[in-house]
Amino acid sequence: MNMGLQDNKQTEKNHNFFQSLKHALDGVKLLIAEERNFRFDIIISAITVILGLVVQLNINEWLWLCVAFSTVLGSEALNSIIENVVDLIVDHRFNLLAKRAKDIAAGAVLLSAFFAIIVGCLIFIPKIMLWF
Ligand SMILES: Nc1ncnc2c1ncn2[C@@H]1O[C@H](COP(=O)(O)OP(=O)(O)OP(=O)(O)O)[C@@H](O)[C@H]1O
Repeated sequence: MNMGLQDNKQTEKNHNFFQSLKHALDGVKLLIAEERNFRFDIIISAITVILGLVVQLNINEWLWLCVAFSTVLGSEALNSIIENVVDLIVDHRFNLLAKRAKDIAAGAVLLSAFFAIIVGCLIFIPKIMLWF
């Protein structure tokens, strides 16, 4: 049973919270290391946070930004999951269902990015207008 832990090829359930946490952090590291769009989203989120500090957002505005960040980052993560699972199943052979699944996953990311841009515009444009 413990063999999986010793040779780092675990396939059985996690045994405790810290083991689950380690694997979850491995997942975040993979997203940052291998997903260019995920890194881009994190950079945009960081710039937005700095801008939010500059214009002194209120609690409601921060909450909306948090919803936007988590929607985009969450859909990017789901997109990566779908890409990996599809590649696992079709092994890089062309397949119309694989194309549909990947295109729909990418479409979900696009829609969430559109939502985040709307939220950002509604929050920041009125504040930036005040400077002029
Ligand atoms: N096995 C496949 N069969 C058919 N079409 C595929 C397959 N794999 C990829 N595609 C097509 O190529 C596109 C890009 O593939 P994939 O999502 O794997 O690349 P990516 O560069 O990692 O995408 P992203 O920019 O979302 O990270 C898909 O949206 C789909 O249209």
